[in-house]
Amino acid sequence: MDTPSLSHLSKIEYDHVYEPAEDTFLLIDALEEDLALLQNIKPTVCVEVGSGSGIVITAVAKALGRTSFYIAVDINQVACKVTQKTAQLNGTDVEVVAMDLMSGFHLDNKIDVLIFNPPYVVTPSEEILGNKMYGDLTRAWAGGERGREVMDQLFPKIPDILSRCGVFYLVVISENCPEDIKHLMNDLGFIMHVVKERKVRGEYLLVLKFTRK
Ligand SMILES: C[S@@+](CC[C@H](N)C(=O)[O-])C[C@H]1O[C@@H](n2cnc3c(N)ncnc32)[C@H](O)[C@@H]1O
Repeated sequence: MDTPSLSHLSKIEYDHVYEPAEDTFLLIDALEEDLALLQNIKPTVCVEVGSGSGIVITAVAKALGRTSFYIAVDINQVACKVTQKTAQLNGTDVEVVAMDLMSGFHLDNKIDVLIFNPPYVVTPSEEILGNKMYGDLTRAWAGGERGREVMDQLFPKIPDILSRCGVFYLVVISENCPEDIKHLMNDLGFIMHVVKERKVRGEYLLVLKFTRK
């Protein structure tokens, strides 16, 4: 999977948007490893929640081509603009929506590929809404208690938005308690697979994949 170019980003945009890091690249590696599976699904709708710079959804759109409809969602308005630019300048079509998780969508069982690299860092709960020093950028990493407060809001919605053969990719760290997520998602009707894991500078990152039982 080609990593899209971000050379168009200005310093100001970089200051307001999550700069791709090890978690981003591990997620792209995981999606690349699963490319044959994704092609096999023949996805009609692919959605990335929390697209940031747009590098992930653009890489997916480049790899899977124009047979699918691509949607990126982010709560940060600058991230939405940057995602749009990244997609366009890399020759892909991505519909970008500024919104809180999947709150404004009525995509009942329509999403074939759902991707989320969430804010997963353990922080005080109030930081999940941003802080004075970094503003909206805080929302890129602040995950509140156990780093789970944002992703936990999405989990109960997965059964209603993912299609029958749909797959959900999620980045987590060990502090997010992946075994607990496994049980929670199992109760919602999903099996968890670990696609990639890597220790990076004191963080243990995992890319999880969920499919229906
Ligand atoms: C860790 S960054 C990931 C960015 C990009 N996907 C990547 O892998 O480089 C998390 C992203 O989620 C966005 N985000 C945080 N809370 C959100 C929410 N409630 N709804 C939508 N996006 C959210 C942040 O603005 C940020 O862009």
